Amino acid sequence: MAGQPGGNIKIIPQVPSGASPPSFVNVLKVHRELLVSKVRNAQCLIDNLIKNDYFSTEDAEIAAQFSTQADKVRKILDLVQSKGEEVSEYFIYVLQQVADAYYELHPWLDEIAFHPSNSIQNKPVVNTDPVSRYRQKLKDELGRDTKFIMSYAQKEEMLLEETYSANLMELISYTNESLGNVSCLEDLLDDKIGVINEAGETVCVFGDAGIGKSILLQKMQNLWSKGDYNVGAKFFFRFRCRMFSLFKQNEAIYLKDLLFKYNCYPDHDPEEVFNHILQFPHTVLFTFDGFDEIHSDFDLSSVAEICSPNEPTHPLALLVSLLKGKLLKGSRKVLTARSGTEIHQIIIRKKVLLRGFSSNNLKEYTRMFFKDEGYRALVLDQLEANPNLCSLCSVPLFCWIIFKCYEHFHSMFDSQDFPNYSVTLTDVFLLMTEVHLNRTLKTNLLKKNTRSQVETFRSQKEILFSLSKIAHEGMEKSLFVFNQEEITALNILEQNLHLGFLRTVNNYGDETSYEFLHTTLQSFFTALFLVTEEKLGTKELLKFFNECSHTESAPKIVCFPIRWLNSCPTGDDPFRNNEHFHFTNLFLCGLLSKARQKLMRHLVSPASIKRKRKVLRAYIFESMKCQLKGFSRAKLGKYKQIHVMPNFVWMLRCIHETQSEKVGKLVAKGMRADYINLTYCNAYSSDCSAISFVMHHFQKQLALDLDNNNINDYGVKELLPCFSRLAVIRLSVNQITDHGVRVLYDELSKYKIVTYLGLYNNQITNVGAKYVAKLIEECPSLTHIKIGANKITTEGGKSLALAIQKSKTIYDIGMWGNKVGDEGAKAFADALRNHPSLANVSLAFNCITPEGGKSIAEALKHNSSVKIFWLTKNEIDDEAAELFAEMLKVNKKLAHLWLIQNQITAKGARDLAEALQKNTTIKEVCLNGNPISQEEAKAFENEERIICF
Ligand SMILES: Nc1ncnc2c1ncn2[C@@H]1O[C@H](COP(=O)(O)OP(=O)(O)OP(=O)(O)O)[C@@H](O)[C@H]1O
Repeated sequence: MAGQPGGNIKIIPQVPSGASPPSFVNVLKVHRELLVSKVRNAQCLIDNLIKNDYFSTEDAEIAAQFSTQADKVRKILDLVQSKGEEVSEYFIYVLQQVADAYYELHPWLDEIAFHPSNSIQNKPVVNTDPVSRYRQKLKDELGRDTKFIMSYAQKEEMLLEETYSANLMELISYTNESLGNVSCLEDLLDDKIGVINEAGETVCVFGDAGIGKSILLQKMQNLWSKGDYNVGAKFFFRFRCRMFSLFKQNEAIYLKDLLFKYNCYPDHDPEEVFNHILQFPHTVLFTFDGFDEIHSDFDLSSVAEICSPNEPTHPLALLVSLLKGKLLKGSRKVLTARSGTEIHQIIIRKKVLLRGFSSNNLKEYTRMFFKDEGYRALVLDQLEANPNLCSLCSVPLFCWIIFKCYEHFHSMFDSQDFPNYSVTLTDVFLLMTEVHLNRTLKTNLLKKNTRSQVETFRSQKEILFSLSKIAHEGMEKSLFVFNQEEITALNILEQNLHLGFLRTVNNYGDETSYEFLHTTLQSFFTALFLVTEEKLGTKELLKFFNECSHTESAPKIVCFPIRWLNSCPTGDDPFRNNEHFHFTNLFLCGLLSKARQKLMRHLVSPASIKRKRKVLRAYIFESMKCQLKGFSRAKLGKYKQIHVMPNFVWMLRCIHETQSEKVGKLVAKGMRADYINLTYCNAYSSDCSAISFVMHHFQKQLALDLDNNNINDYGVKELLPCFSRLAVIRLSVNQITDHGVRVLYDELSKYKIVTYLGLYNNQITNVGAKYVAKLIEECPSLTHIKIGANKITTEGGKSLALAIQKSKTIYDIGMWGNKVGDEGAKAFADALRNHPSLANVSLAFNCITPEGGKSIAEALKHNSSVKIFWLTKNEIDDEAAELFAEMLKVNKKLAHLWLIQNQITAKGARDLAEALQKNTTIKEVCLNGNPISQEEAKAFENEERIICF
């Protein structure tokens, strides 16, 4: 049995030092039968014995004359033993050195603890075993061929080792229920995990286009070539399934030729190698990539089920026989196919679903792709900022395309040659389309593809047209799955269904249905249809804008001059998700942008593009005007506020996609407001680029309210073009960290016009608090700061308090929900004393005990600026309340004192109530939520300004 060669052998006792050396003649004698059964190649032994003059030609002839391998070995053993110790030692040495040929004897050599003497070690050993030489050749070839990933349609190469990242793999049942995850590549072939059919021999890996099926096989091959794929495979044959379709109907080949001619040819004794493979099929591993790519008229049922390796037959029949285990039974097979490909259940041993990159895999891939740490962090930020791109990144192919775009973008940006250049979503999708189109080209393996994007699109425009037609048809009916009937009605060619843009869906009865790989891809192709359909009218071009304007929760705007655009489609569902329409519009703007004209001209006439661009621009202006009229407006101090709705963000995204400064400028002007309220608009960081694209056109000071969105530090950076105008910047309830605050400090301190900074409920620590403190010191205009509900403790609190102490202008500081504690409270107390401007202070919910409370009360005695003080949700007790009472007797400014949810009892309340008799300015002292009963509260009923309930 392989793996147990030393089964019943007696262990040779180790020779104690000083004792006589072991007898190798004896070793050979004792283990004679084991050696006879395990030595599979006698010739290599004979070759080496002759080479070292241990055997004469005559000896060799005597040994070689026996017909069976076992008898040859017996004779060699007889001869070797008869020649004494040195020859016997050398014999064992050859078994050890030609490890590949005698691999079944490794455990035995370990057991006898064989250590050759120095003199034997100096003797030469050559490997003349054809099987092990073939194995080495297979390894060398696989190693060489799998070193690089050929990407971007053969345009460039990347080292596999520096690119491959793990991919999510899930074991599934016949009916696609999860059976757990695959944690490493060895698990794929581990019989202990996920076997759903013991009789089946093939591990089937399914996944969508670009999910990484081929790369997964490449990784397995590469690991094996380096001896790092430990599944007991001695031979590894890899095939691309598409090659099997290339043979003519009447062609027939031998299994031996399939293995050798179409994979790797043995340099020595092919017969012996092939016989070895036939004899030990379980040592053979096959990978067959892309079962879905087999397109053939070949009728498999017409072929007799062949089981003999010595009969020539059609290669497809060979493939099927191998997969079924009719040929080389017991060999291991891994087959990949696009999701939805039908594979006969009887051949399946395991089903594995490739799911693409998890967020951790994506991080790993990012690490591989972007070696520079700063650069990498930036990309991860950008992805986080843009959920649409991030969701695409779970498909490794898309991820690679998006990263290529970033790379391109950064190289542009760094060079400063194109300061206005940015990558739009349309750019990414165009690149994605180009890659898919190129992947279908028949390219010479050694020739790199040098086609330009224009060339690729032009030469395959018919494919693009048919895909865009089906996408558009579906979009019009909000249909995302297409059945065979619809496909036939649109004359879509069979081959165009398999380019990777569409995938099969099987849950619609027996017939195969199709859907786009990602709904955004359908939106993209719909937009491509709108652009490339020569005679498309205005109504059709703008149809999906109209669809979107109906579901906005804002009051319906019925002011666009084109009547049909305002008509409500029948059955309008206010809860319908219309993202796919929004994306269609976005791509329409992108494809009709100036930058894309050069490419589009090859798909549609310039006159048609010109007309559509004009229509689109006119629509954007009109729609913008229309939307802006519908938004609520208010006067807010000196500002004219406009409160926009989430749809407006989509409009901004579309405008950004046009990359037209002219459009941006006109929209900015059309807003007729200088306080733009975008709260609760579900804006992501990537939208900050779109916001900036319009807002930087404002000439005067601007207030921007982005509270309650999904903006992180990257989004803050994207606002860079607007900072010179921003007087009010509200970013509360977002995901900003100290890095974002650093950007705010750097920018706002340059212009010194900021008056209001809202950062409530973000992720800011003491580090960020220090930047805000610096900002207070350097910008006298900054009067309002909201930085509550962050992660600021004593240290940050102290920095802020010190800056406030120095400021002569600060008016409002909100710190609710930090943890400055008593030390922080004391620092604030120092700042309060004789402060000239501070009017509103919140230190609510800040872990302040009576000690900190007392310092504040004491300081307020010497303050004549503060009007409202919040100390809600702290631990203020009666002792501190007594000091607040003392303070109230002398303070003449404070109007509202909030002591809600503290530890003040009736006693403290009484002290406060008494003090109010000497205070006419205070309007309320709020004590709700303190341990005061209704009964006790009656005692202060006459003092209305004490509020207990
Ligand atoms: N595990 C991975 N690590 C890094 N990059 C990957 C990985 N998997 C795939 N890629 C990237 O995605 C591209 C496409 O992968 P691959 O060709 O393996 O997809 P596929 O599933 O075989 O697609 P198709 O069904 O269209 O043949 C690769 O060229 C590579 O750039």
